[in-house]
Amino acid sequence: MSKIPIGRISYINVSPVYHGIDHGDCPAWLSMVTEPPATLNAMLRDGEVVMSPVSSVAYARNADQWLLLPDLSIACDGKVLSVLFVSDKPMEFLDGDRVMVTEESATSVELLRILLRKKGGRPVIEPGRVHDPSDLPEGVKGALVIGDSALLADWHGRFPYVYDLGMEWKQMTGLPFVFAVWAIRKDFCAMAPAVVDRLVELFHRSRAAGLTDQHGIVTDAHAKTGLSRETLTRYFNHLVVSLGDQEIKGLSLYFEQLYRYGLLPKKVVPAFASSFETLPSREFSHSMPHHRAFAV
Ligand SMILES: C=C(O[C@@H]1C=C(C(=O)O)C=C[C@H]1O)C(=O)O
Repeated sequence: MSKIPIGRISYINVSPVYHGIDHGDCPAWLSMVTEPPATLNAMLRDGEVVMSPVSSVAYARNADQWLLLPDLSIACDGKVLSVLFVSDKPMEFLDGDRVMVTEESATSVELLRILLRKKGGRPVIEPGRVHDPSDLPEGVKGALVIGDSALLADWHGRFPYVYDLGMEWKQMTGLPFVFAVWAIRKDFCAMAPAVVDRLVELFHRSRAAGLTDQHGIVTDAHAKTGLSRETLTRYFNHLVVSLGDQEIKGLSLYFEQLYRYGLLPKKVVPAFASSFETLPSREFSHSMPHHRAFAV
């Protein structure tokens, strides 16, 4: 039997969700494709993977073809630490200035556009490689950086204005912000409904393993990035890896705002591939101390 290709974001932010999978609980019938979010967005659209964490705006753009996996996300309720807009001037004073946004993102770029509309900034936005301040061409006045690169490089040292987009959203709306969701292709759900439930169970089990092994998650992330255990613990303390009522509210408001600003052609209501309530893995949510990656 050929293996079922599924995605994994190449940043440490997903490691709490993949912890069980990384540590032995990976069925032989799966093959894992590890890429930055924008690549996975395109691969899920093109059917090169059948299920993947994707940018939440990519889900909105493909909601006709995709469904969400229940209770999984990469989100925050305030600071996220790994999605930063850095700038030489306050955002509202950018006018015709060149700003480079990482080509690895989709959600955060659109969130930045919403924030700029609200605050009145009008930079010229260009996609490009944004891993380190030295990537930015001469004359670029600001940048959007996500994932491990946001945590690793000294953005605060190079730019006087550093906006944490999770915090900006929280201040604007009072709600969590959902950067990534786990989505599955509808055609795959129709073809193999039993596999969908097994995937949901696997991911809930894998995350439950992560939530009870903070030490292991920090150790793995330290080995990958070299960041200190203290920095990593703080990072995972801020990260939300579930998709509860508040996150769904935040996600729905983001979709509404995108529609209102003409950044999304249609209104989108999140729709799920299977019902969380009916799954045997349901009980783990009661034993989960908090919805953040680490209990704070
Ligand atoms: C919190 C993060 O959220 C990410 C941001 C994404 C986007 O902007 O499209 C997609 C997936 C997430 O990896 C991060 O990158 O650290």
